[in-house]
Amino acid sequence: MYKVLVSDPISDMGIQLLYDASDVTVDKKPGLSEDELVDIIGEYDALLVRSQTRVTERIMEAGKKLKVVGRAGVGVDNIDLPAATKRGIIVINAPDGNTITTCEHTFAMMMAVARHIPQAYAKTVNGVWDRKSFLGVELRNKVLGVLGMGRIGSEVAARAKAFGMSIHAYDPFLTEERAEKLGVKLGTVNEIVANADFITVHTPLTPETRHMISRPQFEIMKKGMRIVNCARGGIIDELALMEAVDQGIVAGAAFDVFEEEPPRPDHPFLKHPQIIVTPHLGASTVEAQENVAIDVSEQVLLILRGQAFKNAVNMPPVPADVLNKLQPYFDLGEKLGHFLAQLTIGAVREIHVNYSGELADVDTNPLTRYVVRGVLSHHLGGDVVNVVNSMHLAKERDVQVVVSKTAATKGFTNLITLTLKSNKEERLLAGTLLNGYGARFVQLDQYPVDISPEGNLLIISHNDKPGIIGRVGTLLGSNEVNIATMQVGRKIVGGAAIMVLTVDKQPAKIVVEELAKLPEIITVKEITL
Ligand SMILES: NC(=O)C1=CN([C@@H]2O[C@H](COP(=O)(O)OP(=O)(O)OC[C@H]3O[C@@H](n4cnc5c(N)ncnc54)[C@H](O)[C@@H]3O)[C@@H](O)[C@H]2O)C=CC1
Ligand SMILES: O=C(O)C(=O)COP(=O)(O)O
Repeated sequence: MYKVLVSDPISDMGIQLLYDASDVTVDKKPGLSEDELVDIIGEYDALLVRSQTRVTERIMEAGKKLKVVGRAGVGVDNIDLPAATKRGIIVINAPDGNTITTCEHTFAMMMAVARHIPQAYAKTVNGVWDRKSFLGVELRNKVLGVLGMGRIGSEVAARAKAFGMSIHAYDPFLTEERAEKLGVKLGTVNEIVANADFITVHTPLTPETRHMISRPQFEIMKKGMRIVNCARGGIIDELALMEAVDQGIVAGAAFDVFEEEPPRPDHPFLKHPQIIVTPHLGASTVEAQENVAIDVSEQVLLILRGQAFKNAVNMPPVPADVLNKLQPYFDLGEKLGHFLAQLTIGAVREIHVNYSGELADVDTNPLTRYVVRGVLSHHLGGDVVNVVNSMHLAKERDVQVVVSKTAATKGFTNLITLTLKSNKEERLLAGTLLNGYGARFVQLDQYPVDISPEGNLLIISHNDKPGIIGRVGTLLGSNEVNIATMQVGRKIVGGAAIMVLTVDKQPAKIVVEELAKLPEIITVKEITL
């Protein structure tokens, strides 16, 4: 039974999937302190959060069973990603579910600041009928500067056009071509801030975006402009903004997010007549909360059950078309690694993976993570190594991972050839996906083989002499070990050879020792896949 802890307020409708799963129990405990979380996290397999819970290294260290942290929302700045990656904890988010909601909140803020709605409301409900103090401005014919043209920024730009605004935008990934397609004018940050009547930011908070709007930018702005931050506190320098408001450069500002959340009661924004604020409500709609909760719940279930999942935040993203091509190979890749690691004597120093045939043209990095996972999990344990931390763990242990590609295959449409170099020996195993027949290992060291990669296997290296096969069969049979399949590979008659047996159950240790003592047998190795 998997245990899931929900430590922030997350939509019940959205996590219904988890409540309904027969292999999952859910505990809802919002508002716990770090210490309280450290005390209880050890019993949980998954943690679901929004932006309040700070998922620190201490919490992850205490989360010995923790496999996944699910963020029901976009920003993961409250989660220590390097600490998660190091421990193989998968971090996932729900990047799409909040987009429209946050875009609409940005508009609500932009219009509220243009028309002084919160200030006018406050006076009206206090019995003051003041129609003189709140002269607003139209959005029509104004320049809107959008910094960050990702999911939310692009939706804001699309809606701003309907208001008759002209949009000037900057994003490091925005090309002239795409800008033209979106109907926005591409500019540098300084060009945009100098021309805009309204500015809205939609970037993540990174060292580069921190204070991207600060004193030098306010100094070149049009007098009387208005500015909105519904992204992350700190993208706009709060102190520099206060100065700019007081100097009359900024006529109004609308902030949903703050450098410190919640802001201290004496934060200057909270009392300023030209600044309007909301308490990080960008994502707070019924629809968005359901969407993001459904999205993370689905991913968490897949991860807990060991099934293929969409992108993790702490793993490079895999485009859907690449994922579709690679997914069928993940199991084969991992089994190649797991098989050869069991066979190889000594400490593995180098993992060499060659992809050929149709795999030569695909970005195989995600598949390499599975191969490396297969290799490392033999010594480190399947619970410790996963596709998020496999490359990290290899690097940490000075195991070199080398990938090569060749177009030609030895008659197969696809081939993965894994070579493990240890301090004692070098072993090779190649596998393919055969159309209609599934995965097969087709070469072991220098021998052609045809092995279905599953179950219990015995790998016997021996000298090719008459009578050996019979003796092996007799010894196993007399010990109640049934042979399902048998393969013998050799390069030359009478030379070194290999025997690969699939057996219905793993033979007892003593039987394996007896096998190794038979004449002409060199080594016997048991492998389980
Ligand atoms: N107020 C709230 O409740 C919510 C806030 N957010 C925040 O909104 C922000 C945007 O979210 P999405 O659009 O979903 O993210 P996104 O990842 O789709 O877009 C972010 C964009 O910022 C761009 N960017 C990065 N560095 C930049 C720079 N130096 N200058 C200009 N652009 C830069 C990226 O290239 C990317 O296109 C995030 O910070 C997210 O955490 C998201 C949802 C709700
Ligand atoms: O999704 C995001 O990045 C947000 O900022 C929303 O945060 P929340 O889930 O409302 O705490």
